[in-house]
Amino acid sequence: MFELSLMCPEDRIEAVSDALDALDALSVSVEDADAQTDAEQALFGEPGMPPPKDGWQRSRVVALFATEAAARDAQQLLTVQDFFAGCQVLGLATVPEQDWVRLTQSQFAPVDITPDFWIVPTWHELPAQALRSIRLDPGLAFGTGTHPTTRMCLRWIARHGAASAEAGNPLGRVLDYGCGSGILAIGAAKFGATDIDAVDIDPAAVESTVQNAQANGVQVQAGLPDKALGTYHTVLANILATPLKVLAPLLCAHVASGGHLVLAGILERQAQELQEAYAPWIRLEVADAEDGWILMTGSR
Ligand SMILES: C[S@@+](CC[C@H](N)C(=O)[O-])C[C@H]1O[C@@H](n2cnc3c(N)ncnc32)[C@H](O)[C@@H]1O
Repeated sequence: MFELSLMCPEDRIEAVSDALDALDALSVSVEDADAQTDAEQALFGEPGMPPPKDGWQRSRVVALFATEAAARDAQQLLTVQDFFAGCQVLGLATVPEQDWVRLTQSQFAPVDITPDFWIVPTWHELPAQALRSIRLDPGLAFGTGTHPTTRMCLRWIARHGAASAEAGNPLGRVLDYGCGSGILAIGAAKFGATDIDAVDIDPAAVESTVQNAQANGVQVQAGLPDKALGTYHTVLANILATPLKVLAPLLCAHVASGGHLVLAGILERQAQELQEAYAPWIRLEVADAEDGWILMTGSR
């Protein structure tokens, strides 16, 4: 295969990408050309905040073609178009043949949450010490067990869940709010929970949760946020500080008397603003910390 690399200013990206599609590019990727430099600018704000910018000021556009002839034709046709003004051809190169599946898989290794609780991709053998595990492959939804926020929630589940099958169900009825891949809901099931609702505003996350729960042989009722009904002994929400503050009354209303609220997606410096937002209902404490992120928990 051959790749054609271009540099484009913000206002040309759409026209150039559409043209590359029309010229039979197999794929077109757009990356921030100023990433990791002093010129890098924030593109996305947190949910609920206005985005600081609509696009990068300069993008590197890479189009993949099946043959060298197709890549050269595309280059020639593009460079004479009006909309290409301000853009630049960076080069045309052969892409070495690779086993892409193997390459992708090699980037996801088993992750240990506790010494005997592991997240293991389906293509890996279970580590011998994994007495409990979640089988999960990277997909469209967030939550593979590698992010500190997910890991801290899973550690909390492991600490508070059933140590053995005989220990019953200390987590009680569970709500996973913002379930992504469903990893927390599945984790709760692995530690004895049997009545679990998992909700997300993203339908792709709901679908992913259904599939991942099935693959792990556990029961989880997944749906959009209106599927969360009544009170729960354990409410888990790994979202981000801004939406967590907006959701404070709703999440607290779902926590049963004597139940637990477990919040993640919060940076260390955001602890106090979260405490203030939840103070009318629940007193939050910092329960765990990893890589600048904190876990905040409270009881009713
Ligand atoms: C950081 S991911 C967490 C995924 C998973 N629970 C984990 O711990 O790895 C946050 C998820 O929350 C969802 N989300 C964001 N805002 C939400 C809201 N207001 N209501 C419900 N879900 C929301 C996103 O779609 C995303 O799937």
